[in-house]
Amino acid sequence: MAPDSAAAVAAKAAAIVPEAIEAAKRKAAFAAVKAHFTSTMSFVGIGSGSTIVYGVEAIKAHLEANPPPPGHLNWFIPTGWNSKKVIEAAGLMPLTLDSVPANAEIEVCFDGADEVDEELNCIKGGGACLFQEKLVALRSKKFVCIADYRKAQRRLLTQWPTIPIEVAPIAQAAVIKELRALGSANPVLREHTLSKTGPIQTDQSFYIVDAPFKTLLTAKDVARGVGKGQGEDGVWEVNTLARRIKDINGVLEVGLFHGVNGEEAAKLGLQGGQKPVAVYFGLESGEIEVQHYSQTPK
Ligand SMILES: O=C[C@H](O)[C@H](O)[C@H](O)COP(=O)(O)O
Repeated sequence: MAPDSAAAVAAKAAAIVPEAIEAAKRKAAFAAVKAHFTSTMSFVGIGSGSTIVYGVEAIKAHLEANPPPPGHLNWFIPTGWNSKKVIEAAGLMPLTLDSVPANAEIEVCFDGADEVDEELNCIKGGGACLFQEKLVALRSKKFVCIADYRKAQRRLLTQWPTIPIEVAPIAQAAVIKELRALGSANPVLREHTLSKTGPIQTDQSFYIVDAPFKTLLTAKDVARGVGKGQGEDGVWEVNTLARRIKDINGVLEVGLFHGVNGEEAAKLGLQGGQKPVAVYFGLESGEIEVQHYSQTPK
């Protein structure tokens, strides 16, 4: 057989990539669920997006292989419409966040991310879900993130271009003006591909503004003296920028998951943590890399 032309090889490689990415996500999801889910859990949070679909598949497989004790119910807390549909399609039982008893704990929540830095700060909201994801993460003992190799970067806004921000429709123009003042070159109101159908609406009927910034510094970068991260020349540290954006009138939530994770929050007596306790990255090689990061003072 004649060897493939360079163009054919390139075309084949391009065709393989999506499958490799899906395989990486699925493998990472099964590893994350194996390490952090048990059939005796009562309340489990489920995020949104394409990766969490594999997380739900892994949970379903785990429950079939290890049925819960007789009479025990596993409830799954969705983070939006898409997430609820994925739970239902798997034959699992959804329970809205406001129906979780006040004295009960969400033992774990699984979710994806658009980009993750070396301190496990995450950008989320690429699929327009972030407000409910953050509510569930903050209400959970731990958030376990599942991602593929493209998402792992030393700093946020390396490959992923913008920070998704959920805003009140009536305030979007004012929020965009404030974001420019913080140094975002061109914040954009996210619209449907068919722009005549208007802005995308979230599960809260809010809008999403995508704000580009220069690559964000981590807290460690600031400690190392890489920069101050206070917005000089448009360069921000993750936590500082997240707080500044959240403070803008009309902002419901920022797609930066930062600060401490659930386990650190418990040690510090805080109400909850936004960051994952671990991120399971599916690699191109087929292997899994698990990243942990702790900044709890010892
Ligand atoms: O808005 C969507 C959520 O934050 C997702 O978790 C995030 O965008 C990652 O999505 P995916 O798993 O499709 O890459």
